[in-house]
Amino acid sequence: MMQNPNRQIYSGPVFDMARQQFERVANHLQIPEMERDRLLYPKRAIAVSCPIHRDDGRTEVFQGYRVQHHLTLGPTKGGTRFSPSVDVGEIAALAIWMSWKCALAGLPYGGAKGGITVDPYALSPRELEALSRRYMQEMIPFVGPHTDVMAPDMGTNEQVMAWFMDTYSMYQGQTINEIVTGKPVSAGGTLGRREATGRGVAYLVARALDHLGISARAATAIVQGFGNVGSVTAYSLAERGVRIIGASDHTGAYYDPNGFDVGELQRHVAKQGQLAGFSTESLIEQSELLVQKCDILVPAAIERVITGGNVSELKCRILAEGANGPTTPEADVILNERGDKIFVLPDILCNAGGVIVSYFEWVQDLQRLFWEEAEVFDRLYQILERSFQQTIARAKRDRISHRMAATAIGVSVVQSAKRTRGLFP
Ligand SMILES: NC(=O)C1=CN([C@@H]2O[C@H](COP(=O)(O)OP(=O)(O)OC[C@H]3O[C@@H](n4cnc5c(N)ncnc54)[C@H](OP(=O)(O)O)[C@@H]3O)[C@@H](O)[C@H]2O)C=CC1
Ligand SMILES: O=C(O)CCC(=O)C(=O)O
Repeated sequence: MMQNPNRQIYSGPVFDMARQQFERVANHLQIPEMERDRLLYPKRAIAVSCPIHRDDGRTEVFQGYRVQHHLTLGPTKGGTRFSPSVDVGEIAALAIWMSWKCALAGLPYGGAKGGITVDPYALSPRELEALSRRYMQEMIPFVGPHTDVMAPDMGTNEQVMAWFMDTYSMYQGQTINEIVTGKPVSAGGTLGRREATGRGVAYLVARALDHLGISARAATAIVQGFGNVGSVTAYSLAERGVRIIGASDHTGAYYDPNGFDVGELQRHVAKQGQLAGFSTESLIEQSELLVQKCDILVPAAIERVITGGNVSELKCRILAEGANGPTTPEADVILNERGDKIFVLPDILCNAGGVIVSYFEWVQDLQRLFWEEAEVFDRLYQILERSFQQTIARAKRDRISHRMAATAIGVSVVQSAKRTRGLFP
C-alpha cells in the first residue's frame, strides 16, 4: 500500500501523542484500517507568512498556521496560539483534539487550531496588534462564520480576538462578530467566555470529588500555569472551598501547605504580568511542584508535563487536565497500571467549557440575541454533566481509562457522521 503523504507533513512529539491516542482508540473500536487515515489526518493545513514592521524599523516575517481537521459536522472551531513552540505538527494535534472534544460535547463543529510561531511577550502592544491583524488578513480566504471560527488559546486573549474580528469585518464592509469567539463583551462577546474554561474545570473537579466522597472544604489543589485557564480554575476551586497550595507560571513555582489567597496571586499577576517575585519563602523548583502531595492536580499550561519520568511520583487523587495534552501516552500507560487509581479528568472533557461557551457566543452572534450570564453557566454545566456521565459510564462498561472512553465517544461521533454522509465505503 502507498504511504499516506500526510505522515510526512505532520510530525513532532505533540502530533505523535494525538496519533498514538487515536491508534489506541481505533484499535479498541476496531475501526477498519482504511477509515483510520481519513479520521486522523486533517482536511486542510494552511501556512502563511506574516510580515510586520518592528518598532525599530526592521521588517520581520513570522510563520502562521491554521489546521482544519474535519468539516463533517459543521464549521471547524478552535483557538489561536501565539507561542515560540508553534509548528504545524503541534497545531494539527491540537486541531484533532478539538474534534474529539467538540464531538464529545455534542457541538456541531469539526476541530481546528491556529497559531503563530512567536513569543507574544517579546512584542510591543503595537507590534502585537500588527501581527494579529496581518495573521487574520492572511486567513481571510480560508475562514468564515460557517467555515472556520477562531477563538483564544495560549498567548492570545480577548483583545487579540477583537483585532481579528475587526480586521475580518473591515474586509467584508460590515461587522461580522460571529467570525471569532472569546471577544470582549463590548465587541459582541458573550458573558462568561473569559471564565468558562476554568469554571468548567472547577465544576468537573467538584463532580470528581463527589464521586470519590471527598469534601471540597477538606481538599487541596495545585495548579500549574496561571493564565486564563489556571488562574480562573484556582479562583473557582477556592470559591468552592478548596485550599490552593501550589501555583506556577513560566517564571516561578510556589508551594505553601497552608494555602494561598488566590485573589492576592491574581492581583500580583495583574500588576507584574507574572508570578515572579510573589514570595521568596514559598518558591520551589518547577519540577517539584507537580509531585507535591495534594488532592487535585491541575496542569493548565503546556503539553507533555506528565511523562514516563514523573508520573509514578504524582501524589494526587484527581488529575484535572486544564491544558491540552499535558499527559504523554507513555505516562498514561503507567497511570492506568497504578494501584492507587488517580481519577483522571482528560483534557477533551476537562477543558471543554471554553469551546462550549464559544459555541454559545457564536449562536448568540448569529441570532443577535444575547443571554444572561446565569443562562450561559446553566447550559454549560448541563453539557459538562452529560459528558462527564457518558465518559464515566463508557469507561466502566468497556473497562477502559477515562481518556480512552472520552476519546472513543468523540471518535465514534465523527466516524458515524462520516459513514452516514457516505464518505466511507
Ligand atoms: N483559553 C482557553 O479557553 C483554553 C485553553 N486551553 C488550554 O489551556 C492551556 C493554557 O491556556 P491559557 O490559559 O489560555 O493560556 P495563557 O497564555 O492565558 O496562560 C498560559 C499559562 O501557562 C504558563 N506557562 C507556560 N509555560 C509554562 C511552564 N513551562 N511551566 C509553568 N507554567 C507555564 C504561562 O506562564 P507565563 O505567562 O509566565 O509564560 C501562563 O501562566 C493550554 O494548553 C491551552 O491550549 C484549553 C481549552 C480552552
Ligand atoms: O473556544 C474555542 O473555540 C476553542 C478553545 C480551545 O482552543 C480549546 O478548547 O483548546
